[in-house]
Amino acid sequence: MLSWRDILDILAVATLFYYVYRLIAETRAINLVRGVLVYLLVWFAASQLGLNSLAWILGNAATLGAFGLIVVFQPELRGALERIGRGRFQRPALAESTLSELVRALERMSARRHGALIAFERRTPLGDYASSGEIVNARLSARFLESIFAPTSPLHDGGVIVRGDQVVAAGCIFPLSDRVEKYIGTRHRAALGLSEQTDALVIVVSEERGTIRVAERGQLSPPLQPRDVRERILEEIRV
Ligand SMILES: Nc1ncnc2c1ncn2[C@@H]1O[C@H](COP(=O)(O)OP(=O)(O)OP(=O)(O)O)[C@@H](O)[C@H]1O
Repeated sequence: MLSWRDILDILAVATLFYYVYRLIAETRAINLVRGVLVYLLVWFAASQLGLNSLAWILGNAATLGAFGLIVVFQPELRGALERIGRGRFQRPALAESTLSELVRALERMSARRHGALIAFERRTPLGDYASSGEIVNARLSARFLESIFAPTSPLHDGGVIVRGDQVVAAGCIFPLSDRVEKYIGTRHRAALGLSEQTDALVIVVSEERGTIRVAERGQLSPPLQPRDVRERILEEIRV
């Protein structure tokens, strides 16, 4: 007979699996999970069929492999733990007027081909990344963003971090993604990297092409018009 404890236990385990699946579903680790499941299946089949040598090799390799995977997938594990710790706390909202200033800056920087990298903090605090640059804590305006990313500005290298209506820091170093698509350079890779490790929404203006793209949850959008970026921010960040 199933007692209420068994039912609670089953529900807890099912919920745990569901959340673990959701944590990894949007990362490259999902392919790994599929691989591990096939591995476990073969191992199980080998031991059931009495294929002792194969079962022995798979059993021992699994212990070594587990350590290897922790090392290789350290960024995903870190991202997952950060997502667990994020809680429900919402960051300050972005005012409509700030959004208009951002769109104006994007239009001008894209037309002039001034490279830019702008990260919007959401639930994952970006304080660690902010401290890799200069803390500025100034209200976001088109002219301010344009002057940061002007090629002669001492702060134009690196990314800017925005929290609510404030530019918190400039000249920040973001983690580089190790994705190796040919068309992406380091600025785009830094945008992707930050979006893989945190829930930040990151805008990149390409210096070479003047294109504007958005990186979010490890995905880089195709080139967008400034008004599309506006829509995207309206959808994704509370305004
Ligand atoms: N880790 C990093 N964090 C933040 N910014 C970075 C990082 N690495 C490089 N950058 C920025 O990217 C700039 C170099 O961009 P690069 O031309 O290599 O990339 P790209 O993706 O091809 O961009 P673009 O299309 O603008 O040329 C650097 O000058 C610097 O401002």
